[in-house]
Amino acid sequence: MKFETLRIAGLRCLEGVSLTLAPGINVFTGANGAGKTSVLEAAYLLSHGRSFRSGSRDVLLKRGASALSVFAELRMQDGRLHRLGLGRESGRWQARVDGETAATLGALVQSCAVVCFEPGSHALIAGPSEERRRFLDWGLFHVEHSFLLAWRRYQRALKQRNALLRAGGAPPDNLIAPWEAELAQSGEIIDAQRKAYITALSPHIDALAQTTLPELGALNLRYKRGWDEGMDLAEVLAERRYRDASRGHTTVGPHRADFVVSFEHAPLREHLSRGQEKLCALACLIGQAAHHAEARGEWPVVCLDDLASELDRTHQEWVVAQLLDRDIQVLVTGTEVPHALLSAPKTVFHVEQGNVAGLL
Ligand SMILES: Nc1ncnc2c1ncn2[C@@H]1O[C@H](COP(=O)(O)OP(=O)(O)OP(=O)(O)O)[C@@H](O)[C@H]1O
Repeated sequence: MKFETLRIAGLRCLEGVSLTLAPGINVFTGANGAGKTSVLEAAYLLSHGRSFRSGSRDVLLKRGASALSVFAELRMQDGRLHRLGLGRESGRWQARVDGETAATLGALVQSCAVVCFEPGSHALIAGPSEERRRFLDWGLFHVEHSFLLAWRRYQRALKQRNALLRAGGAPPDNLIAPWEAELAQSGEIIDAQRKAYITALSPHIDALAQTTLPELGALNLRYKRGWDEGMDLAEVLAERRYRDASRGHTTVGPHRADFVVSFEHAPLREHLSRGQEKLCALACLIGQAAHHAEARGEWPVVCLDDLASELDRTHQEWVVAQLLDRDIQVLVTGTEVPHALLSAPKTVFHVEQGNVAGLL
């Protein structure tokens, strides 16, 4: 899939930007604080419903502005053109897909796949488990459509069980048991789908890690499902009920899942340098994009924020080589065109104080 056009208004310093993007490599150059990353955030927002930088979606709203909007025309591999929009007006966020208001953000996010490597990406390896669950679930959401239903059922039941646990005293069996049954049923589906996803994803990540981090030896992705292996979630929930009541929340289940990336010669995450964490995160992100391409028949759009300051030249060249010969749209930012892209065919935009202009 490829963005043909992108229109952005009221997002950070971008007031009224209208871009026609090239199907291959698009480079956004400009001084610090010019608005380059904000262009990538706009594309990412359509695909994830949030920014890749921390904070709530609302921080994207330009200071003093009352509305924000991002519109895109996205060309799919089979020739279909999707018109996508997400905006905030009068304090409400609303998504549009092909001229219709979308009932949920899910409909928008499902139509658009963007993966982004950015200065905070090492958190995928070294950050909290929430980052890794989000990574897994976003990928699964795009390749396994029944996942969203199970995930929603699980979130609803979790909220209800937690409310009963917080109500004080022992939760009455007739009230909590039905929610535990729902949690167990939807949780087992989520777990099975995540397990299968990791199994399918691993070879893609491993192949990339072998070429970019060969010194670390074989990669191992170990999935931790959030409760004891070999036990039914229903049993564990019932057994933990009173302990969970004293804590006021549910302490087991897929909402506590995680995965651990380790290497033959670096069995602990703490053995990786910051640069190796970044490269490992990059292998995960490009691996996820490659798996998406295998499962869906088309590559997601790939964003590389501040490429030149994140990776040394050898690894910049490595990532460019991974992307160049494939039918992938890439959006890259940098204070100048990264060295690895100097001789590559590309379209360059200059960003200055929130304005974006194409360079000849
Ligand atoms: N909510 C906001 N409203 C208005 N301006 C904002 C808001 N949030 C951030 N900014 C400003 O928007 C500008 C764009 O930041 P952005 O991160 O996109 O720049 P950049 O070109 O990627 O910079 P760098 O090279 O330093 O990473 C910055 O000057 C920042 O101060």
